[in-house]
Amino acid sequence: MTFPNAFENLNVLSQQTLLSPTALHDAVPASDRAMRTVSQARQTVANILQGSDPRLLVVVGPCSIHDIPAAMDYAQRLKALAAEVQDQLFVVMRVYFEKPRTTVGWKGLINDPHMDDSFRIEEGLQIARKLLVDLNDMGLPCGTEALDPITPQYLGDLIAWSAIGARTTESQTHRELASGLSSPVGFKNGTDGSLDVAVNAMLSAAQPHAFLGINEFGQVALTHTRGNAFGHLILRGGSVPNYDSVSVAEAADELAAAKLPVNIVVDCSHANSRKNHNLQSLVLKDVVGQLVEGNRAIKGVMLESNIQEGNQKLGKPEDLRYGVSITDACLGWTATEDALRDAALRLASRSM
Ligand SMILES: O=C[C@H](O)[C@H](O)COP(=O)(O)O
Ligand SMILES: C=C(OP(=O)(O)O)C(=O)O
Repeated sequence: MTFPNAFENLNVLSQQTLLSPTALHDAVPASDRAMRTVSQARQTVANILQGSDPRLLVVVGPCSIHDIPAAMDYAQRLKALAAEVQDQLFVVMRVYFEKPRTTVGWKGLINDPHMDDSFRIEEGLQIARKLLVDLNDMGLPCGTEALDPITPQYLGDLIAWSAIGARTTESQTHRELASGLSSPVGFKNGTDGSLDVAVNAMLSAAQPHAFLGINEFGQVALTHTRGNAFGHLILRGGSVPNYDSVSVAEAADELAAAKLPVNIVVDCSHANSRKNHNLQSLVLKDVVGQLVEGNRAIKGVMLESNIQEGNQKLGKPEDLRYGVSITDACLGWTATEDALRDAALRLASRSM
């Protein structure tokens, strides 16, 4: 019997073999400096989660990357700001290449780097890996959403922190994936605000799993994982925001009841800002206030920020405004600087 026979792949139009993870690593190798950035940052995030580093983890950057020169421009600014606030804040750049859509839409730079439905995924992987090497080479650690279960084999060595998104936290595939990630991994609460799915995800991803994956040569492989020791909860709001002190206390109680480490990251964007980018600064102020008053459960925050504020509709690349998000609306650069400087200043007054 040939494959496919008359009863399978009825809705598959075509398939094209892509380069293997090892071929991509050879084509775009990580420098020693880049690898040092990754390993030091992973250790720092682990230290923050374990409480031996008192700083606040800040994952900040564009909602999605679509323009490499703009991403490098943003990164230069962020590197300088990160150095300025480093006594209080540990800054990781948000470098999101994969977008989970509510229905349909542009799925990110890896899926469609030319933003024209040409879906040059191999080129997307190459561009993404080159950017990650360059950012880590600058000494700027990178965080991303782990969405596609195959992508980490191509890029995972360059990631210091990962998130599992609100739409996939409940998915077994993503829990298995998280159990094998080399970086600490945060799980978002569900889009409806439910914490249970994220708590269950943390319990699951901390355990070893066996599942179908790919190996470094791109072959299908039975994959056994160790379990991720650094899972944590990300509060991103749901039908209502959940960054306030009551919601944070409830989340901390839920983690403790599940005998999980009480480690919370607050996403100042998404439902916590009611998708109004300007409200992110106010959410951050509130979270910093909780920390100043002695909260020990909050270990980090996330912000969606770009060179210019707001967002724009995806159009022809030549029509796009420079430094403006083509997915969720972002804080602009000046507001980002103000928000992080203010946070650092107020956190400096904390008695540790
Ligand atoms: O952060 C990004 C978006 O909120 C997420 O990808 C969903 O986007 P959509 O609702 O525009 O599809
Ligand atoms: C999709 C994202 O967030 P969430 O999963 O919280 O919607 C994101 O941060 O890009």
